[in-house]
Amino acid sequence: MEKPCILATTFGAHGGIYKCFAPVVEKHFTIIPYETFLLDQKNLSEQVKAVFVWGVALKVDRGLMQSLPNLKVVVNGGVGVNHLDIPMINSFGVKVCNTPHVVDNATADIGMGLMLASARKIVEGHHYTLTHNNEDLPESSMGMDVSGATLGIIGMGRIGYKVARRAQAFDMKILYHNRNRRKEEERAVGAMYCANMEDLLQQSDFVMVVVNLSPATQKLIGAKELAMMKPTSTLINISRGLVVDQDALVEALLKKVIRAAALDVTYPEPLPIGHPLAALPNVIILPHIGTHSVETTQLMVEKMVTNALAVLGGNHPPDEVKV
Ligand SMILES: O=C(O)C(=O)CO
Repeated sequence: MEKPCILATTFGAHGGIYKCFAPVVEKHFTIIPYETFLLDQKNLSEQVKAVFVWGVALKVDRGLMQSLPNLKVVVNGGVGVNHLDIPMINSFGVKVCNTPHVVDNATADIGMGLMLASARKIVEGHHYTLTHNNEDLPESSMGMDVSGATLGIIGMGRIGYKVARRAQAFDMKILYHNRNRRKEEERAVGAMYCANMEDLLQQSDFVMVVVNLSPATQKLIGAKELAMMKPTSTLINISRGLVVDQDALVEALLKKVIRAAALDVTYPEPLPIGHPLAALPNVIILPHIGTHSVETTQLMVEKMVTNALAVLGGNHPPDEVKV
């Protein structure tokens, strides 16, 4: 039987991923890369049954939806679907799926990695080793302890909880803020609920942002919130760039309102070379690599395939996203 066609971006903004994971997809589908589609849209559009989205290179807008008459499902690689207009896609009778659960550990690991790297000045240490000329380590290379410090987690969903479990092993005092109190998780990791985010911001040595991006969380952390944090504290963002007001963050870091920031996410991504954030000595910036490991990417691609196959087979997909 002929395999159904999917339209796909090059997987990840990080080249190479596409090639190594294509066989997982090609067991079941014929891949039409987006670049190929653009060259021969007229002949290819009727063949597309599913769209695989990875990053933002392939924009699923109304125009694309109108050009794919046989499309049944859009599957997002990753859990955050803020870049997809789900009601618009659904209005074409097309389902939207994502890849929850399998991203949780890798994303929590990046959060911990950023916290440790910022606290213990790991990036500076590496740079010193490569360039030292036998000079002494500067006093500014001294870090601060993570063990025993207070971590405030904003957003106690699946990833926030995984962060909390890791922080527990570091003997951290854990505070969290979430729309709803999560008593079971709280007990499991010995965390304290802050109904008021202000309390968390005022008490934490490290504030880690793990919320979904939505109209309610856009610029959740702005100048006012940064001013509530301790001058010795560090902001870590592993959610979406837009959850933090980046201009306010630059200002706060310049004026030492907070000690440092460590970001897996920014806007735009990747951050343009020479952006004011990148010029600051007290920032670590990654190019949104929360899920960017071989094992996790493999699991995500498998989940994308499972969801697409379910929809095309007329079954309920395990990870449909509904609004
Ligand atoms: O799964 C996602 O959406 C992520 O961005 C993880 O970093």
